[in-house]
Amino acid sequence: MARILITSALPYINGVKHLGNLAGSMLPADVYARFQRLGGHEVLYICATDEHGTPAELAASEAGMDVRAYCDEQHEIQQRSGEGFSLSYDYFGRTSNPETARLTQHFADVLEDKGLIEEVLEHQIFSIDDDRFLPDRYVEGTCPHCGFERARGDQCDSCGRLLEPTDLIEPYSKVSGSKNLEVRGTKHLHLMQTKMADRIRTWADAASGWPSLAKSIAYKWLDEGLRDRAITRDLKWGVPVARNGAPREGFENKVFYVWFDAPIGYLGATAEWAALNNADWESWWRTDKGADDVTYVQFMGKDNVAFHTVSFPATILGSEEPWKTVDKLKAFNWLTWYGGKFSTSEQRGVFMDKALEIMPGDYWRWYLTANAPEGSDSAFTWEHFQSVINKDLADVLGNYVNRVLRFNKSRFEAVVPAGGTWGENEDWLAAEMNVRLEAAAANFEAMEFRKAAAEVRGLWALGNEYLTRAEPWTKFKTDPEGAAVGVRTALNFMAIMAIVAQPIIPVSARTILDALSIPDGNRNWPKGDAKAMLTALPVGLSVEPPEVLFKKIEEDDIAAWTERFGGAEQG
Ligand SMILES: Nc1ncnc2c1ncn2[C@@H]1O[C@H](COP(=O)(O)OP(=O)(O)OP(=O)(O)O)[C@@H](O)[C@H]1O
Ligand SMILES: [Zn+2]
Repeated sequence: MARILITSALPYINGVKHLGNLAGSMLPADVYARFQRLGGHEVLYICATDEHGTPAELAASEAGMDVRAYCDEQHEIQQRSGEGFSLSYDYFGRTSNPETARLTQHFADVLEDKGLIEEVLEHQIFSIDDDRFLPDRYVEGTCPHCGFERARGDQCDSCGRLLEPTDLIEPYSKVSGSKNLEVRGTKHLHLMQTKMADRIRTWADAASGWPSLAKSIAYKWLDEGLRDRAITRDLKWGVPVARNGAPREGFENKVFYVWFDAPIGYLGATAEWAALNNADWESWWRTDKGADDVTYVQFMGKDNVAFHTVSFPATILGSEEPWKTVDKLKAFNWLTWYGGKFSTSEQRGVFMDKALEIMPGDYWRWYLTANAPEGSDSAFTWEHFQSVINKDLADVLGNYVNRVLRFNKSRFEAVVPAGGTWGENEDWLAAEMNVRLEAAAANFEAMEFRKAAAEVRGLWALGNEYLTRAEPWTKFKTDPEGAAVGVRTALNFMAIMAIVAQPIIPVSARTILDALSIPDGNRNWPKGDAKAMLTALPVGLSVEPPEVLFKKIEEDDIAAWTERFGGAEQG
């Protein structure tokens, strides 16, 4: 039994997540966690909302709420939609919780002790009327490049150029609108990443569990040269800046910058989980405290790769403490909305809460796994969604389950029938099943999710092929014994079809396994002798057809959803 620590990129707190966020981080991590649990491994799947930073403060003020109250509410919403999609986090924490604050302050102390953090005098915009320094997004003004009048201090939304707040013409405070601003000197803490470049490169060279996409992003950053970077900001919302347990002098109105504390949230959330479960979190994270046998797997979209292969490692490796670093990393390309961008700020695309209003979580899970933006970007369209769901779930899997269970009910009194003998059709099924089970397991293990889904679908299709060969329907009148062995084998194989579907569509798989009265202890990944697996159900066991498993998506649905969410015209 292996110990596997899994984290998915932390969803940011400023609103409900869209299907792209789900497909590129939380869902694949969940599918992988579920697969590994089925293999009998000890899995810890940790996630948390990433709550600090200016976008959270600004979203709160737009909502007219106190930032903590806003984050409380948004965390709840994300927690609930995670449940709606059956995301099986062992713990869904928050970076605003005390454990993350404590660990952030710890890392800052240790890094400073190692000479990797320095105080640097920066020149920043101070708002006299607001009596505070304004971090970049709190200053707006006219873009010096294109003349756009509401350019932000970090970037112009009109021409896309990156800006410094001092570049803006006629700057004003986003807090009060005041133009009574001046440039003042103020001290910030900088993480001296330049001093870490060689160590990170050596560490990246040695990494074997990263795909080429992740390696190339890490090397691009390293080749372009790391820069020393501020890890503090002039905000109230965030982890207070401390030194050796006391507030740091001159930093009373500053907090740590979100990019520094967010990944520490993985550790903080694990510590929260442990406190609630009477467990030892360091046995998952510290190689000197039992974590040397842990395999740590991270999931994220491609824009987060550099943070996980360079920035966060700078913190971890810089501490020279025996923390676990990532072993396997899975990065995704973009799920697009009709070829364009899903966007939280522009509310473009389908968001997790709304998605659940129109279709159950399993439908989305299947679609987004079978079409994961893995080797390249992948475009969501309503038409594609309809065709995938109707074919794979309704026609291939749903139809098999309904046909076999209904026939069994009408002809064999809804119990696993006796009679007949194992023959060449069953030999054929057993041999094919072995090959496909192995391929499916290998692809789940390799985190090749499209291929894993294709193999699961292949197993479902195999069931239908077996029915075509065994023909229990036609045999029933002339050869009832032959029909009995066909139905009995088809019922046994149905259990296999559902067991392997559990990582991707856990709710539907459970419905099928419950209908077959498979005990919880027998739902692990199928291993061993194929004939034994295909004859496992006791004769006489009662098996009832479930209610309709999958509902087909109709043209009317597509029309209604396009009307409600938009579609092709927004691409
Ligand atoms: N369209 C997408 N396809 C795949 N993954 C995505 C997509 N958009 C974001 N992600 C990933 O989702 C995870 C969580 O993202 P986060 O909550 O930070 O939102 P984000 O990246 O700011 O997205 P947006 O800007 O669209 O709100 C990250 O790992 C990110 O890379
Ligand atoms: Zn501009």
